[in-house]
Amino acid sequence: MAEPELTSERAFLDTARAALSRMYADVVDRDVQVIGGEDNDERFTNEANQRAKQLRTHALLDLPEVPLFFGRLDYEAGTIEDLDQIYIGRRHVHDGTGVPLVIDWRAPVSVPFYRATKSDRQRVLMRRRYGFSDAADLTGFEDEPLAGAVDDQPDQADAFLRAEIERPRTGPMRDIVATIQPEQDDLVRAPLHPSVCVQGAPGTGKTAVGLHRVAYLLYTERERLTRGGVVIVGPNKSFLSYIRKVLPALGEVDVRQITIDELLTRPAAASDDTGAERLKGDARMAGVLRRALWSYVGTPTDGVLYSKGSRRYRVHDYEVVDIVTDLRESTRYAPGRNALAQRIAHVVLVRMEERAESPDDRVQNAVARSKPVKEVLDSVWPRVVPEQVLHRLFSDADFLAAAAPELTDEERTALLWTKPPRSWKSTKWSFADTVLLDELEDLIERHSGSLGHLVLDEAQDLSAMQLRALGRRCRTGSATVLGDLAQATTPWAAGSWDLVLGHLDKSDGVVAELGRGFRVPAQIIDFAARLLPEIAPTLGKPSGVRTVADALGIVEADEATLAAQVVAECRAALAGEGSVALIAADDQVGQLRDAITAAGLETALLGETEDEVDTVRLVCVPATLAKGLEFDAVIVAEPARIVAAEPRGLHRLYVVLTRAVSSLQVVHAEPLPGPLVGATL
Ligand SMILES: Nc1ncnc2c1ncn2[C@@H]1O[C@H](COP(=O)(O)OP(=O)(O)OP(=O)(O)O)[C@@H](O)[C@H]1O
Repeated sequence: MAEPELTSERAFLDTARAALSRMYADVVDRDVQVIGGEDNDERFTNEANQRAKQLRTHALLDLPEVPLFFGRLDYEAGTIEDLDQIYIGRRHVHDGTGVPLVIDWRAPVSVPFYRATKSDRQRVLMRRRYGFSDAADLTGFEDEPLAGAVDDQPDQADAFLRAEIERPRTGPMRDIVATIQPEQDDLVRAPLHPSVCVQGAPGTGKTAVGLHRVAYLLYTERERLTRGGVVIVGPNKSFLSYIRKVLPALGEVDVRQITIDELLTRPAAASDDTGAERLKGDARMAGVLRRALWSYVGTPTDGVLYSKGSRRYRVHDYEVVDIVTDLRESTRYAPGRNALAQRIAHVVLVRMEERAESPDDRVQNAVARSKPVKEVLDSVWPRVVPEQVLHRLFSDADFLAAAAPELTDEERTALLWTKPPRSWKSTKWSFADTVLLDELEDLIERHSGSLGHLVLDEAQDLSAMQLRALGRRCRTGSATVLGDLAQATTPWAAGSWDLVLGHLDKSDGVVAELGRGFRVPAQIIDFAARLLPEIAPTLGKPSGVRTVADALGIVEADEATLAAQVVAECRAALAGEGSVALIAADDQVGQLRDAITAAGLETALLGETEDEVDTVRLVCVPATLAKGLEFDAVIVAEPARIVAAEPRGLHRLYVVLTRAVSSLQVVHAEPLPGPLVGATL
């Protein structure tokens, strides 16, 4: 690579940096227009302007460890006005006079960076990719000529991709914006509607695609999305902590990343056994709750007698019956109650008119709020809160039986509390209960507002009732659903993407599949895939894009030497570069952590504190927290124990075995689970 050219590229990087700081300073210095006045509208506008400025400043902050550009396209002359060459980066940088220095990767002119090939070069003459040090210093570049007789050149894109994947990991997940692959790019740039659902084997880039898709949609549909908001739902806090820096690195700082229980409004304070939890997540519960709620509406036996002065107006019992029959289940519960009051009042009004009176709307409202009408409402259509209904459902066997004819006797028994809490006010609800309460709340009063876009990661694990709760939070928005059916570890998992989309109320969603595994070396994928015929027989075997020498090792120990062997493997892994994880069954990981610490190695237990992954090279990971994470080197202890720990233990093992980027060592004293026996390394 020509030294003068590298020098001039570095100089250009400095110029772009200086321009970005100028853009930043301009926004900081610019006064936010303040509208006078103190009413709500004015206050809202002033706050919104202030917030917009804050977000813009935040987005323009030069992150020292994130290079400002990563590629360059040299176009045929005349392809783009005034520019034959564009630098592509994470955000747009201009020189202050309107001349772009760095073009946002999401802009249409950047697309050929990801899509142009030698046979379809899209007017691109040459693609340049830059290499950077960890401190974001430009260390080199590689050119990929697309024009002319270039067919015999080695595929530089693959070499670059491989180098990028194998760059040792320190801290949280990085963006992949420099090396998004064409099949991923299709999904990243798919339009906002319809919703997209991505099935993909471990390490095919689903999470990466979801995050880049959010950044892309915020670029193309910013106004629409910011109005409703964008939320990413992940499986747990450790996972969210792991992905938290990707979007800010792409300049997007206003996206909520939360777990589903944080999205629902009620906190959980109790737990269920697995049987009850599975049942409470079942789609049939939607019908049970609907019937339970509507059973509060009774059949009127009395009419209404409304008096005004000396006059009396009667609404007959059969008239009230007709109104209730008409309203029942044709509207939500609370508006139905209001409508009943109004319809009774309307009959009273008609009676008044029959007597040549001329009442107006105010009279109708007064009648609707009057005592006799209220008495009928309270007896026929009482006010209820979700907690009251659910408390009765789980403590009153007859009430449950009437509401749940589709459940078996055993299922109903599993739902009933053995010791019902005294009242709904003092009940401690489980997480699955809070999802049911959410459903009831929506049956009573429609959930208002809609997110602009919702991303569900590890969506294969969500129950039907959870999916319904999520779906009603983005009724008019769209969703990106990411997951792998083979990694479904919850007993209540829906089991098919069509069902998942149906429960979300996004049946028009398009299901796509990613098949190339980037994270995991081929030998490790092949090893883990031995589990697939048992855990997901309908899924094809994933392919690994890389092989890595000595990527997989199986170490036999005995009970007495297991911990020492694990320590030895951890020590060996630490001698290499990057992040290391020991993954073991939840009830064994603490004891192995103690052995590692006693041997003088620094480590942290994932889940114990928030930011362990950032600060310590060797992390001890309980098997149930491994989902979605990755490490350069992984040591898995005692697979049989991971399998035995839960009903879907083999699925869990599949997750655990597919976390390594470069090396996986399996240490065991108990026999390996059946499908893994006899694997050749
Ligand atoms: N195009 C790419 N360029 C560079 N790295 C990539 C690319 N695609 C994926 N990767 C890397 O592969 C790894 C796996 O990606 P990701 O976590 O998104 O996969 P996943 O499909 O969500 O996996 P899992 O099912 O295990 O959660 C990450 O390190 C990611 O950065």
